Amino acid sequence: MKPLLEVQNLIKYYGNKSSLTKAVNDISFTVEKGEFTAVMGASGSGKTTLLNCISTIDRVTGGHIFVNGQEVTKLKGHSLTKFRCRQLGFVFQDFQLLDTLNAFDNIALALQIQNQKPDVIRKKVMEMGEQLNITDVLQKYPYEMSGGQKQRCACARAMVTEPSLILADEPTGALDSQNAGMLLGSLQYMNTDLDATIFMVTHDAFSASYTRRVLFMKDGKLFHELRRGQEGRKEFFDRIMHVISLLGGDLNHVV
Ligand SMILES: Nc1ncnc2c1ncn2[C@@H]1O[C@H](COP(=O)(O)OP(=O)(O)OP(=O)(O)O)[C@@H](O)[C@H]1O
Repeated sequence: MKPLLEVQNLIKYYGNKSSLTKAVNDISFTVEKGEFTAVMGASGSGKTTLLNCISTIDRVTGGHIFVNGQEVTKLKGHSLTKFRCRQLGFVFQDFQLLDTLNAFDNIALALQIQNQKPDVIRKKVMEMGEQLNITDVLQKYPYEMSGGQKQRCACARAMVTEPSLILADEPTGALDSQNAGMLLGSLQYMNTDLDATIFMVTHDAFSASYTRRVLFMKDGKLFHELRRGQEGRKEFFDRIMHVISLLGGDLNHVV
């Protein structure tokens, strides 16, 4: 079976010959359907650049990215828009909910853009609201919701179109520890119960310990990988911390 995400010899440089930053420097890996993967690394190691290349926000300098067997680095115009709408879901650090829409309409928006019928939209939004425990706040506007409710609303929005791949960039960055725990629980639930494939950038070992696999980046390259296997979250957290300690001088930037 083909992997859901395949990154082959990915290169992304910024600048020009006189001032070149090798943000992503020849990275290859695959992600299978249903995996929950974190990318960790010190500040400036290239995590967000990698995510932005996969999400097609950034154009790559070299290499290939396949999602469901489709080469996404070559997409342009309508095909690119269609790929983003149909195949990707995003969870951002600052939620990026629209202030002028209530939670229901925020979640429904992507389905409306896909021209789905109103009764189908209603059913899907209600189901997603139930699954993420936000049924009570669906009529509320973002300014009326708590941070955790907003973040779960953002998760529902990312999931409602049933995308192939959910991309999350530091999703817990703006949350206190209780809400961060709730969000990570939601992501874990989306992965284990709804079979979502999630690819998350984080500098936080606690967040990474909720995933099943951690890729570690250093200076634009992948330098290590951990898989959780059968162990519990606490044991996985300890192993992640051990790898971070191997990063030595970078420790302070990573945790
Ligand atoms: N638009 C840009 N133009 C030039 N250089 C950039 C640009 N975006 C990122 N970089 C550089 O690329 C490198 C990787 O940056 P990136 O944002 O991917 O790192 P990161 O691991 O996500 O860091 P952080 O944890 O601080 O968000 C850094 O050296 C950064 O300065």
